[in-house]
Amino acid sequence: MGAVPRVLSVAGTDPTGGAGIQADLKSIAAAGGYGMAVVTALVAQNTTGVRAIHRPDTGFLAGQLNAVSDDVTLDAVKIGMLFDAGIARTVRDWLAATRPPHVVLDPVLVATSGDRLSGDGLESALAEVIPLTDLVTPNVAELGILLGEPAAVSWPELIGQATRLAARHGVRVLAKGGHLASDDARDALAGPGGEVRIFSAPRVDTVHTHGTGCSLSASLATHRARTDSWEAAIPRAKQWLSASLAAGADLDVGTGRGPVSPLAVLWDRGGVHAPDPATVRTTWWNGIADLRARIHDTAFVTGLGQGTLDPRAFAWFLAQDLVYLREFARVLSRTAALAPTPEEQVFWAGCSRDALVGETEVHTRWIEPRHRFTAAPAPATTRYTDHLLAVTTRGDYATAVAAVLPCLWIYHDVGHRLGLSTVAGNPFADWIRSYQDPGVERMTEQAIDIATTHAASASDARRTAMQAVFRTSAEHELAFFRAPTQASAA
Ligand SMILES: Nc1ncnc2c1ncn2[C@@H]1O[C@H](COP(=O)(O)OP(=O)(O)OP(=O)(O)O)[C@@H](O)[C@H]1O
Ligand SMILES: Cc1ncc(CO)c(N)n1
Repeated sequence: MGAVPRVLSVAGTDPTGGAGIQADLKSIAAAGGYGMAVVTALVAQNTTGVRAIHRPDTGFLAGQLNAVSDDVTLDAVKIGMLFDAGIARTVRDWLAATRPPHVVLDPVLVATSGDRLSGDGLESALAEVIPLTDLVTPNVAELGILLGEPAAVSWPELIGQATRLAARHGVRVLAKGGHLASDDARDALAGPGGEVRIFSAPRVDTVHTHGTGCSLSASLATHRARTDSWEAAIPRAKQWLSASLAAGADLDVGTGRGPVSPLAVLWDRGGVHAPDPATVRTTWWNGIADLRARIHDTAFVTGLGQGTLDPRAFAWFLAQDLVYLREFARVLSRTAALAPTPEEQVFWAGCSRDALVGETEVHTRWIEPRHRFTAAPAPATTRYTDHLLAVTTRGDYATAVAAVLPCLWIYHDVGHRLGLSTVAGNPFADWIRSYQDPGVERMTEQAIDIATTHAASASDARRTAMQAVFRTSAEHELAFFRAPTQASAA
């Protein structure tokens, strides 16, 4: 087998795309396989029920099956709706002649809506197909029908029935417990020798379960081709199914029991639904609008703009800022060390150098050399630098970049806004100008670009984590801007 398993679905259709071959092709793709499909019957159905079934003649069905197997080497086959004895026997004969490596049979008899999907003599004909398969996946009702017994109402009964069917035909039976009461989504795998294993996955509270059985069996066939046992394939398929069921809530397909969302797990990993960097930029910046407004309203920032700030508060701030910048430079060096490309590495290394050399030029005009870097850090300073150091210590570049961004971005924004309103003769003008410097602007833009580009290609979970860390740093910025007027007043 190559890297991509070639998986054939032999099943009926669902024109609304939630069950049958339409669901199978998506599920095979989601599991990393190349999907193919042979249609056994055309079903006029939707999320509310089955209206009509058209059964093509079995000669044509055999023609479809052979067209595939004469040309393509199959790695796994999933069999779904067989409708009646004629179709079931045609598929049986084809299985006997071609003997594909891994065959899953989902013995479809009724749809999720409760409508029958079987015609004449299917139950007995299925007994001739089952021995040619490796795994049969009946739900509670189907298992009872296949054995000619009442449907199980408890787990011990279901396991007993699965074990009997497995022994009767010499196959594995995965009895699906979706319709039995339990807190989890539990299925029982019974082997022909009497061995039983229970598989559990998170149960999703939803009515949108149209096609779960189809999706599970198609996923199982694909994972079986990619792993070396059913025991390895089942947990993968079930985890994926639970996530796809949960994501089904985002779909708005039909008025009845809606479909699962088979590709949602892939979309979440950063695919077609991922935002572009410009959207991330707006989202993150708007997400701290409240904090930015509070920063601009601090006594410190308004005092700077009006030139009325107590110079002692400003000197106190600069002393804390130097202490901060020294730690910030360390944090930027660590960020540089984590960078995936030489360009980004050199960028952060440059930022680190500037934090100590460039920015402190202004500070040195206000603070005597012997007092530079010697202030005892205030609580707000320590809390901010501890946060940044902790994030970079985790060794994750994306969150490190998100954490350092507010310092650059908010300072640049504060400088820019103050620059617009500063009156002539403002004693803090050189400080304000230093943050309007085109070099600072370029550096800020590049940092935003790096962070938002990484965020745009990250998974949803990572992007959310990046934004959370970005906001936490912005909260520390607010505390840092508040501290000088609080501390010097004390
Ligand atoms: N609410 C749920 N949350 C998570 N998994 C579920 C849920 N309901 C069913 N499952 C799982 O989905 C698979 C299909 O189970 P179910 O017993 O519903 O089969 P089915 O009746 O053949 O499905 P269909 O609804 O397509 O007819 C099983 O692995 C089952 O454990
Ligand atoms: C074609 C087809 N196969 C299986 C099911 C079971 O959900 C369905 N509704 N339609």
